[in-house]
Amino acid sequence: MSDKNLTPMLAQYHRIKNDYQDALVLYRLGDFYEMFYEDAYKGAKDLNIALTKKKVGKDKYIPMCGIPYHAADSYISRLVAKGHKVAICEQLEDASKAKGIVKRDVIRVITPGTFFENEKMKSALSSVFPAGKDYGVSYLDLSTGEFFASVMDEENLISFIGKFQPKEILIPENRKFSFIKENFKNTFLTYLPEDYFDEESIKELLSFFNTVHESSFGFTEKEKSALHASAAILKYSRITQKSFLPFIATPRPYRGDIYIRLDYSAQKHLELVSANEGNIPLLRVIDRTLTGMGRRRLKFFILHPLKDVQLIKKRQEAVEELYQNSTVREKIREILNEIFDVERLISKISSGTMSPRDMVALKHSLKEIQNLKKLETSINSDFLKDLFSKIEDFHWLADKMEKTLEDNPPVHLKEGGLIKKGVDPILDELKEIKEKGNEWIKEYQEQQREKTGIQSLKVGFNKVMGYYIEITKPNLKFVPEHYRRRQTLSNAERFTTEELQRFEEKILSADEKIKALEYEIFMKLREEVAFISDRIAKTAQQVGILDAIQSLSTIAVEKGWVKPEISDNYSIEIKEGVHPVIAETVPDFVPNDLKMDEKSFFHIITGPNMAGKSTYIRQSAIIILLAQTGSFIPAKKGKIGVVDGIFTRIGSGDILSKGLSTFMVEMLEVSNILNNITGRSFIVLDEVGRGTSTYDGLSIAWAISEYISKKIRAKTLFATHYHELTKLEEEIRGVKNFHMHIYEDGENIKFLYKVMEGFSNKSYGVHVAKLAGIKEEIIKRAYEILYHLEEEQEKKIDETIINISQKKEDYLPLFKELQEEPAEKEYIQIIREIENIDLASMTPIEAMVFLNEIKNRIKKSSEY
Ligand SMILES: Nc1ncnc2c1ncn2[C@@H]1O[C@H](COP(=O)(O)OP(=O)(O)OP(=O)(O)O)[C@@H](O)[C@H]1O
Repeated sequence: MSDKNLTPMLAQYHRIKNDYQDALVLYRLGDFYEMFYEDAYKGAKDLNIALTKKKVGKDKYIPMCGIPYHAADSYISRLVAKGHKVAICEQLEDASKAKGIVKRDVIRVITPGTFFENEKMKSALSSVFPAGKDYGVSYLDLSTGEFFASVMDEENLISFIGKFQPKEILIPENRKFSFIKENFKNTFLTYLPEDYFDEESIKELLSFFNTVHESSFGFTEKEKSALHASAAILKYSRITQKSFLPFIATPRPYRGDIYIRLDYSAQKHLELVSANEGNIPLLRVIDRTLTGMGRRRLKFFILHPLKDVQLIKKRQEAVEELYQNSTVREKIREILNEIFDVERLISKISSGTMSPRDMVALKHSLKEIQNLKKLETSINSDFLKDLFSKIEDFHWLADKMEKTLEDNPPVHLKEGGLIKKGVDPILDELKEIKEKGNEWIKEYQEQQREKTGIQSLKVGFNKVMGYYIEITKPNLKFVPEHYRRRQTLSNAERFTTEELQRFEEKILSADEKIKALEYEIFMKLREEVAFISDRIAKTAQQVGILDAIQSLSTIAVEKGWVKPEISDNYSIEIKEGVHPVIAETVPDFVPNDLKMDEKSFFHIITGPNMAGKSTYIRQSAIIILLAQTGSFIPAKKGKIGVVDGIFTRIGSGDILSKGLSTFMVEMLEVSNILNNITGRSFIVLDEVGRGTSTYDGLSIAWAISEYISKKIRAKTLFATHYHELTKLEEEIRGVKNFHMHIYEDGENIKFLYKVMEGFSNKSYGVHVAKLAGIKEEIIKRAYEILYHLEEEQEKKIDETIINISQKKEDYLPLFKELQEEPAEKEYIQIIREIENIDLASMTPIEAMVFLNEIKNRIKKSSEY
C-alpha cells in the first residue's frame, strides 16, 4: 500500500513497523498500546485478548488488538516470555499540543534477554562467534551489569550456557549452531547481521568503555573472538535499549581453566541449581545468603568448583574463620540483612528506571556497607582481608543522599515530596509559599464565615475546579454579590472570588515549580551516583562474595559439617558422608564412607533397586564438588585429592525431548565422558548399558569399565545391575566391588543403606515387585523362574568370562588392533562407516549426531 492511500496515522505506523519487522510493535494511541495487522493476530492469540478492527477509511478495516497503557508491564512480560520482541512505540509530544499527527517513535525494544527490570524473567544475553573449531562466547546480564567473555570448545560452550542460562543467544546470521538449539530448547536464538560482530563493532565496544586498546580488558591475542562476541552483545543492547541502557561493567575474561570441568549433564544429574520435578536442588538447601548479590555468587561457586589447591584453601580459610568466629559472623549477617541488591539498583541508574525509593534503598545499603567496612579490623584470613580492602566506603555519598532525599519519598519521580528542606533555598522559599497558602486558606475561610455569617461555609480544592467556596442550599440567600457561581451540586453551590483566584494562581505555579525543581535536584544526585557506578558495582561484588562465604560458614555450623583436607594427592577419603539434600527429607539417613586410592579407584556398586546406590554415588560427587568450592562437607571427616572434572551418566533425564532414543542419548553422554576424562577426573556411572539388550549392554559396560580402569585410571563409581561386572575385580588392579547391604530374613528383606565391600549377587527385583503389591501367585511363579534362570546363566557367564579374560586376543581381534595402532585403525573404520551410511534414510538430527560422533572419534584418535 502506498503512503498516499493510507491515513496519516497508518502511514506513520508503516514507516515505523518497517524498521522493526522482527518485533511486535506496540503503537501508543492515547491510553492504549495497539497492535495492527499480523502483530494483532499474534498478540491477541498469545495474550488471549480480543481481536478487534480499526476503521481506516470508508468501509476499510484492519485487524487490531490493544492493551491498556497502565497495565502494559504484565502484558509485555507475557509476550516476551513467549519469545516475542516487543518494540515500544511512544508518543513523543503532548497530543493536545501537536500540530497534525502526533510524533511517535520506538523508544526501546524489549527482548527475552534484555528485559532487565523484570525480576521474574531473569533475563540475560549471550553471544557466540565462531573461531576455527572453537567459539568466542560472551555473557551480559543487564540486570546487574555483569559482562564477561571467553573462548571455548563446543562441550565447554554447552556447559557454559547450562551454567549461566541466558534467555537469548545472539548468533551471526549465516551460522546455525544447531547444537545450541538442541541442548537448550527454551533459549531464544537471535540471528544478527555479521557487522554486529566485526572490527568496527569492537572499536565501538572500546570507545563505550573509554579505552583505546583491547588488552585493557585483559583478553589475550588468542581470545580475540571473545571480543567479537562481546562487541555484538553490546551493540545489540545499545540498539534495543536506546536511552534505557542500564549500567554495564567492563567486560572481563571468564577463565574457565581455573575451574573443574563440570559438564551440562553433571549439572543436571547432580541437581545442583535446578532439579527435576518434585526434587529440591542443592543450592536451595544450602543457601544461607541474605542478599541477591550473595545468592548469585553462591550459585557461581557451586557451578564453578576450583582446581587449584591453594585457591581452594584460601577460600576455605575464609569459610573457617567465619565458622569459628560466631560474633563476627552474626554481625556480618545482621548487616547483610539490611543491604538491598546494590548490583540491581546500580544497573537501574543509567537506564533511568531508578525510582526515588530505589535511591533511598541505595542510600540505606551504602550506610550499611560502611558498617560492614568497620569490621575490617576484626578479620584475619588473607581471603577476607583482601575482600574487605576492596570494599569502598561511600559514606560521603550516603551522607549526601541522607541530607538531600526525604526518608519516605513517593514512588514516582514527578510527584514532588522528594527533597528535604535546606537543600536548595529557592525550593525552600517555594515550599514556604505553599505552606503559608494552607494557613491563608484557613484564615480566608474564617474571614468569609464572619463576613457572610454562614458558619458552614467551606473553602475546598479539587483538581478540576481548583479552589472554591462551598455553600449549602439553605444559606444561599446570604451569599454576597461579588461571589461568582461555578458549580451547582445537589445540596450546595460552589463559588469563587477574585481574591481566591489570584491566590490559586500563585499557589499552583509554586507547586509546579517545586515539582520541577525537585526533579532537577534528584536527577543531579542520580547523575552523581551514575558517575561512580562502576566503583559501587565493584564494592557490591565483594559484598556478594562475603555473603556467599558467610552462607557456607552458616550452613556448616547449622548442619555440623566439617572442613575437608584438600591436597594434590590422588586419593579421596570421606568418612560418614551424607547426601545434603536427601538427608533433609529422610529422617534416619545412613551415612557412608568412600575411600579411593591407586589400589582402589574403580568401584563397582551392586545391590537391589531402591537400596540407595544412586544416592550414594551422587552424594560422593556432591561432597567432592562442595569441597572444591571451599565449602565444608556433610561428613565426619574428609580428605580430598582435588579432581579436574566431575562427569556423570545417570538416569534417563530429558531423553524424550531430544527426539533421540534412550540408548543413543546414553551412549552420547558416555562418549562425551570418555572423550574428556583424565586420570584426575571423578566419574559417576549409573546403570550404563541398561537401555539396550542385556548382552549388548553388558558388553558395552564391560568395555567401558576396562577402558577407564586400565587406560585412564580415573576415579569412578559405577552402580550396576550387571553382576557379571564384579568379575573385573579379579582382572584389573584398582577395581573393587562394593554392595548395598541388605538384611535378609527368609523372604523378607530390609534395606540397610550401608555400602559394604564385596558384591551382592542378588537383585531382589522380584522382592521389590512384591513390595509394590503385585499378586502373590505371580510373585511365586517369578521366584520359580528366577531360580532356574540364575542357575543356567551363572554357568554360562562364568565360562564366557573365563574365555574373554584369557583369550581376549582371539575373541576380540579388533579390540587388540585398536590398542596397538589406534589412530590408523580408527580412521579406516570411520571411512568404512561413512561409505556405508544410508544418508537418505537419516533424519537431520541423526546425521548431526553421527557427524558429531565422528568428530569426537577423530579428535580422540589424534590424541593417542
Ligand atoms: N543412605 C541412606 N539412608 C537412608 N535412606 C536412603 C539412603 N540412601 C537412599 N535412601 C532411600 O532410598 C531411596 C532409593 O535410593 P536410590 O534411588 O539411591 O536407590 P537405587 O539403589 O539407586 O535404586 P534403583 O536401582 O532402583 O535406581 C531414596 O529415595 C531414599 O529415600
